[in-house]
Amino acid sequence: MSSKANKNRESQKAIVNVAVAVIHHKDQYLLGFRDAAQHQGNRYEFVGGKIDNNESGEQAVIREVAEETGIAIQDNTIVKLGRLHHDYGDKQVSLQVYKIELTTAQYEQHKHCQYGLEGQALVWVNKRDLLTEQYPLPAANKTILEWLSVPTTIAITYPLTHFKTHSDPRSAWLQYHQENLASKSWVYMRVKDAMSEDIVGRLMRQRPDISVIVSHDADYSFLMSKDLVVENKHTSEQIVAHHLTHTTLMQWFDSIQDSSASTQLISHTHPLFVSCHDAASINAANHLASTRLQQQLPPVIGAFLSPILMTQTHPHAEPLGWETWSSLAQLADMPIIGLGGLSPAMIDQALTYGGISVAGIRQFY
Ligand SMILES: Nc1nc2c([nH]c(=O)n2[C@H]2C[C@H](O)[C@@H](COP(=O)(O)OP(=O)(O)OP(=O)(O)O)O2)c(=O)[nH]1
Repeated sequence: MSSKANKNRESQKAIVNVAVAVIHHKDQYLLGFRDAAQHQGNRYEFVGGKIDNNESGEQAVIREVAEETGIAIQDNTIVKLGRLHHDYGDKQVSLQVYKIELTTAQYEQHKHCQYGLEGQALVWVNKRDLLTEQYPLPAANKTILEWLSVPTTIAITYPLTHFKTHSDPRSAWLQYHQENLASKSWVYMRVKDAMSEDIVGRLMRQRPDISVIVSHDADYSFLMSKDLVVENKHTSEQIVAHHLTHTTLMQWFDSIQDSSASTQLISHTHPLFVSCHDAASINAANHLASTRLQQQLPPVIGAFLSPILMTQTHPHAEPLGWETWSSLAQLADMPIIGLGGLSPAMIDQALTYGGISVAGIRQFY
C-alpha cells in the first residue's frame, strides 16, 4: 500500500479531540464562522479547537477562547455540557462541550466585535434563532442544540399518592397541577401510577403552554387524535422528551451485555432523559447516549442525578452531598440536572458543581 493510502487510513482512524465553548450572556450566544477552506467550512461554529496533548478539555477551552476571541474565561463558571463522538466520514471528532456565561461587563466589552483574533467573523445570535437552526452549524452540533434546549429549571409533578386523602385523588392531582404549574414550564410527569395516561393527557389539554417529559413506556397514542389540537398546537407536540427511570436504564444496560436477552426498544421518536444515582448508572447512561448517536436516534438530553440533599419525598435515600454529586456529574456525557432537596434559587450552586439545571417538586411551581 502506498504511503499516501496509509496516511489516509491513519487520518480516518484517528479521533480528533476538540474543546467547544458555548459562550453566552443571557439569551445571546456567540458563534464564529468557519472559513470555506476549513473542515466543515462555510458553517457557523461555537468557538473552540483541538485539545493539545497534556491538556485537559477545560484548559483547552480557556486557551482556545483566549486565542480566538481575546475573552479571558478562567474566572467564569465553566460547566461541562456533554461529550459526543461524530464521524464526518473524512474525519472523526470527539467534542467536549462546555457552557460559559459571560458577565455583563465581559459581554459589553465584546458584543460589538465583528471579527475574532484569527480574522474569523463573529456574531451574537439569540437563543431562539440558534435552536431553530437559522445559523447552519456542523452536523455534530445538532445534539449540542438539543442539550441547550433544556431549561435551567424543570418542575416534577407530585405522585398520585400525595392526594390519597382526597375523595377523588385523580381529580385533585389534576386540579392542583392545572392551577399551580408555572407558565411555559418544562414538566416531568412523574405520577408513579400505571394508569396515569388519561390524567396526564387531560393536564396537557388544559395547559397547552407547558412542555412535558413522559415515561418512555406509557401509551400516549390517543394524543395523536385529530381532535386534540389546542391553540393551533397539536397536543402530542407538547411531549418534548421521554424518560427512563434508573431501574429501566439498568435493565436496558443489562440486556445489551447479555446477548441472549432481547434488547429493550426505547423511544425512536423522542429525545431522552434518564435518572441516575451512582457511577454505574451514569456509565449505563453514557452507553445509551453513544448507542443512540451511532444509530442516529434522538439523543439523551439530560440525566437527573439525585438525591443531592435530603428530600421529603425520599426520606430514606442517603443524600449524595454536593461534592460526590459533582464528581459523578463529571463522569457523564450529557447535561446533568440536580435533583433532591433543591430550590430553583440553587441553580448557581448547581452550575458551580457541574450541573446545568435543577429540578424538583414543591418549590418549582
Ligand atoms: N470549533 C468548533 N469545531 C467544531 C464544532 N462542531 C464540530 O463538529 N467541530 C469540528 C470541526 C473540526 O473538524 C473540529 C475543530 O477543530 P479545529 O477548529 O481545530 O479544526 P480546524 O479545521 O480549524 O483545524 P486544522 O485541521 O485546520 O488545524 O471540530 C464547533 O461547534 N466548533
